[in-house]
Amino acid sequence: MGSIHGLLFILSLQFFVSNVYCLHRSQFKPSFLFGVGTSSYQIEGAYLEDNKGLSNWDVFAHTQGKIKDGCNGDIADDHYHRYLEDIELMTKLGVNSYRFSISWSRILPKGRFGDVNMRGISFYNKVIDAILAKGIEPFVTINHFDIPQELLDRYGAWLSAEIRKDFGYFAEVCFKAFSDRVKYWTTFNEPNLVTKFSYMSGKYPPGRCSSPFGNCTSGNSSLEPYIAAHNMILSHATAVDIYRKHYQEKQGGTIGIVIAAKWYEPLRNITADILAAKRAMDFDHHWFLDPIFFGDYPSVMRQILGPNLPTFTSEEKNLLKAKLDFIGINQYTTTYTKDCIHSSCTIDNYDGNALVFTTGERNGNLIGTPTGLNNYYAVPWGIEKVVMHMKERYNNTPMYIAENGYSQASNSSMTAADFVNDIERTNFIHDYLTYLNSAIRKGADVRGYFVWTLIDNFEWLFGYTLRFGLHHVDFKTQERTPRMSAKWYSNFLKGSKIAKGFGSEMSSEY
Ligand SMILES: O=C(/C=C/c1ccc(O)cc1)O[C@@H]1O[C@H](CO)[C@@H](O)[C@H](O)[C@H]1O
Repeated sequence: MGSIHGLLFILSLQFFVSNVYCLHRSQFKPSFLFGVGTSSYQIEGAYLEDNKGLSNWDVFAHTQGKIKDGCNGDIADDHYHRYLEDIELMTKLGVNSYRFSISWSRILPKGRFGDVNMRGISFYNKVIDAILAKGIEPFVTINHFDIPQELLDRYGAWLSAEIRKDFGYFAEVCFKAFSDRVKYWTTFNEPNLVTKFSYMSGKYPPGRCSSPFGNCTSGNSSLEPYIAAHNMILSHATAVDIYRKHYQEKQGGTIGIVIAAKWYEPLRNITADILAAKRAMDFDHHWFLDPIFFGDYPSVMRQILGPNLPTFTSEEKNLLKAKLDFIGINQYTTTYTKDCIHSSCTIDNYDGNALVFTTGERNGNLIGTPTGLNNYYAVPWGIEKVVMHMKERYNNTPMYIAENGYSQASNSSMTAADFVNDIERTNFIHDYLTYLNSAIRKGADVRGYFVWTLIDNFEWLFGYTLRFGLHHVDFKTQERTPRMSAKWYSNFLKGSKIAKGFGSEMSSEY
């Protein structure tokens, strides 16, 4: 008996050690997608080449004072010319999937008011064919923030119902050209974030907002984000409807949407804050996902926003029903949430309409380690909370972590060694993957994970001052150098046993 107990003890200890302490590729299914992500405006450059039209970000980044370092994406990583080199980096990493987005104004320089640009189509054909030849599955975002400037000038872009036709048309052009080879589609990247940054705080183009949310010349922060979102939700449904009717059955692909999914933790263990955290989720993630799953916005949004929240007609509700195959989740951070109905708060220009205040601090302690991005703390357990929450609320619909990553602030005094010895990023990815795996063991149907990002790139408002890459980029020479985190990820993907952080069993590839 004693020896059996001893054996069981050793077996369970082994289980404990290999499953809890030691993250390993084999803890995820072989079919699990492990990839890296990028987006068109952030890496491509070639902003006027081969008939590309101007995008809203081209125009915005050229406006003085908008981008922290005064830079823009005219050249960025010059990926348009260096895509083969970048695909080589992916091959070295050993990823089986690559998430990238299609530049709308490269394919349709004037939206549906002009011709399809065959040179644009040809660029993405080359990328898709090159990755497939390396055994890497394309995971394609139809729209990642950048839209043809033409649509903004003509009718105010997302504020007009007109855009649903334009988005449906663009999506169909993409399906026609690429969906014979692309099996993973997402309509939008972070529509819940981009609508707030564009129409609530006014920090992204077209820079519309009202006081006290921000200081813009025009806009209405309590109304316009909800109109823009309404048009995005119906644009999403239009695109999925087209895909389902004309492409999906023949080609067997899948389609979803990617939501920015911060985890909201109650600040205090009191009912008001627990409700506040729920309300924050309603006003952020459920705002987009509830209509797509259930046909309408969360009721608390209607209670608080009243007539500022648009309504769906019964026809639209029908169009919306069950209009996705998977949920894409971008998970970076977790925040404490404080109620502002019963307590007085300063206005928060991201979550404020939910009558909540968010903070990274509780009783003088930070929720996690700070990162290069203000208010973005490393909170690995948050990814498990988000995934388990989505599993419960949306009937365990398949999920992909479409982005997760760590930013370093860069300045001119940094040495080459500072840039590549990214132990913090390495540990960040390790720790988030560990908690993601825990959610999967609890039954969450997560099917993929993409590190943001392959290479340092144009980080929106921060220009080139924030670095998220597994590879360092010297923007003067365009030289790419793998960081410690790239080596770690590659070893992990190749199945080496690695303990926390930077292990000793590096592959000789690097
Ligand atoms: O764009 C954002 C987040 C922006 C933000 C947050 C907090 C601030 O204070 C300011 C901007 O989401 C994603 O996170 C990444 C890394 O940021 C971006 O590079 C991706 O393009 C995008 O999908």
